[in-house]
Amino acid sequence: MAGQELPYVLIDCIGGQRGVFEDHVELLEKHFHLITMKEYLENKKFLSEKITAIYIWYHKPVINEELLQSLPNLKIIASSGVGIDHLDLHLLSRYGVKVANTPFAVSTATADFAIALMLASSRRLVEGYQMAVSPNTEYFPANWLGDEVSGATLGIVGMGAIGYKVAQRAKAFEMKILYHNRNRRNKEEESAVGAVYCKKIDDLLQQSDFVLLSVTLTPQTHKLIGKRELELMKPTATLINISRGVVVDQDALVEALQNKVIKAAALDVTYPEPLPRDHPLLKLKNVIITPHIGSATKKTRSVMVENMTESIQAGLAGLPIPNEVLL
Ligand SMILES: O=C(O)[C@H](O)CO
Repeated sequence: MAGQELPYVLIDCIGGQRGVFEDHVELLEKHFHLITMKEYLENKKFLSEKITAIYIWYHKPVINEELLQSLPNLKIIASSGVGIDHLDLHLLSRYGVKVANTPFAVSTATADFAIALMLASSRRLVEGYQMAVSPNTEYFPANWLGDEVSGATLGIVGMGAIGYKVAQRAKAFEMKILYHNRNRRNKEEESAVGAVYCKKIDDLLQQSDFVLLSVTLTPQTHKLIGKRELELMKPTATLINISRGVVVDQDALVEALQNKVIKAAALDVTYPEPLPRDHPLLKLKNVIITPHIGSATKKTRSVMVENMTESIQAGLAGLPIPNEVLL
């Protein structure tokens, strides 16, 4: 690259929680001129022709038609993580812009996190911690019990890379595994984890002690779990969501949890994120909520940045793009 100008890459912000992590800037700056949205807007005349790629850490910046029209040489968008529900692929394809994500980077950490949520909820980890640190020693009830994960039935809705890794982990807990997916996995994959396919999601909901949502958000999965589906679940069951908040009808979920239609929920995703501080979900004892951190490990985040860098470089060089998202 000696003597060659580095490609100009638009990012949301540096150091911001959802922009570029400070830790990643050094690596990125070896390959790209990073231009923040603020810098772009301040110097649009010069930069609009220069910018050839956009780097989206998490779900920002918002890519709309106005932005696309102002970037005539934009070739590729690299988006962190696996979900691409924040991007309009049809619009981008009309502008000839390619998209890449990082699905393989996130699956291990996110599957680990699903198991963490399941265990934390079933063994009442958060309540237990609150008891342990409470100044009130009478707050240590002797008959305080959780539920056992080992031997229980886990229903996985969405058996993609993450769902399958959850199944591998659940097998080690001697769980019975059911799954529902658009496409059935092959027999070898099923038997490797002892997973039983449920063609109808209703069968899975009726039989599972833990229902894990690990689907991609699409028009078909939007509010996939509503009042009817919650009522199909066992009153002793727990709903775990690591997908997207809107896969669940949140009002129906609140009602189901308040009325003990299901036992509990463990949610890494909600809508909006974060929830307003007075949201009823934040007041329920049978709910654990985490701030969308399924893939948030140092190792995974570094691999994501490497993947995104490679995709941008390939896209700009006209080479096959690793992890390209196809329409
Ligand atoms: O889609 C993903 O990988 C995570 O949810 C982060 O957006």
